[in-house]
Amino acid sequence: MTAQPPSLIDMGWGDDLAAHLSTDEAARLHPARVIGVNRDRIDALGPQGAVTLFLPPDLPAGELAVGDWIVYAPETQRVERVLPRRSRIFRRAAGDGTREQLIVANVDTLFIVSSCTLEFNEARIERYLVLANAGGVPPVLVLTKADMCPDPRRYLDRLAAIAPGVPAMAVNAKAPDVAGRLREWCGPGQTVAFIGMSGVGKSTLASALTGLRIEIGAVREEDMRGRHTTTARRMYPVPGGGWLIDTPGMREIRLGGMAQAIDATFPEILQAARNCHFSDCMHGPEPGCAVQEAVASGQVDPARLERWRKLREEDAEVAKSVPPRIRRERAESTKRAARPTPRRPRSG
Ligand SMILES: Nc1nc2c(ncn2[C@@H]2O[C@H](COP(=O)(O)OP(=O)(O)OP(=O)(O)O)[C@@H](O)[C@H]2O)c(=O)[nH]1
Ligand SMILES: [Zn+2]
Repeated sequence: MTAQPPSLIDMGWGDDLAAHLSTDEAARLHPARVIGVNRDRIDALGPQGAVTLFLPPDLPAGELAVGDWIVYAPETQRVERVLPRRSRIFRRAAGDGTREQLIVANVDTLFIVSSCTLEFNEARIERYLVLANAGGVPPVLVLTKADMCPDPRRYLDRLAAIAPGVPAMAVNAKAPDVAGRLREWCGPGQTVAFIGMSGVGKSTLASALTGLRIEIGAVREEDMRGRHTTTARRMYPVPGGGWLIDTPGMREIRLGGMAQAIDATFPEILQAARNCHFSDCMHGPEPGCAVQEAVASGQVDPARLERWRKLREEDAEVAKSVPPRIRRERAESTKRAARPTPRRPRSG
């Protein structure tokens, strides 16, 4: 960790967070950011330095994520509450599809990593884009192993076809300039995270960015019964400003209750669907389907439509049982995701 405790601004604090505190809370409590979550306590960092804090009985550790902002009472070293999240990455819990499993909180940029190799897969990248949209985190697409591919431009074109307007770059993750290219999104107070398949180069990128040896997704812990669980996520400082949050290795990403985020990931389908005869058209054999017309006239890629439908069907299985309150919250964060963020044009 940094020798000098970081300021609140260094950690990403802003007026939006300060506005959540009552006068009493502002006078009595210290804000800090969660940098590690354990079973019954958390590690947090703020202007008071690194602290280990206890959780109140009504706040289980599972409701917190690395990146969260909390306020704590200095005399008891106990968390009083979690401040509302600006953004988050979550998925459906395995086994209980209605439960939301929080992965990281308050992330400003999600680097979606894939490679210029056979691993490259549009459907998978779209799934990650849905997670970013659902949680209100602007994505950046990073293609690694450009050095192993005769024509990385081809892959960038495929990305542009599925995610126009999303910043994308092809890199050699082992090249000395790679940190400089990512650092643009890691200004002071900015938080980034990586997501992608095993072996695509997330750890290589994270290590380059932080100057530390980081194995993204690889941290495994033994719990009290001797079982291995992937729990330990950490937040690491990026030299020159910014923070990186380690994400767990995610073999399976279950969607659910993310219909709006899925639609936002397929804007051309959403656009064409405005003219469908039925408002709940699934763009199959229904009469008066404007999306099918758009496919026929070459404006919508039939493969994209097929992948959209698969995601919506998978999502609907779970969405049926999601309580209305959670559905409303999710719709809110999707709206936030749609807010334009200043980005520079894509580069190769
Ligand atoms: N040539 C080349 N090799 C790369 C590149 N990115 C990653 N690698 C290599 O690919 C292998 C996997 O990279 P990692 O950084 O461990 O990938 P990861 O995504 O963290 O994968 P897990 O640790 O399995 O989750 C390593 O041997 C890297 O050196 C790249 O851009 N070019
Ligand atoms: Zn339709």
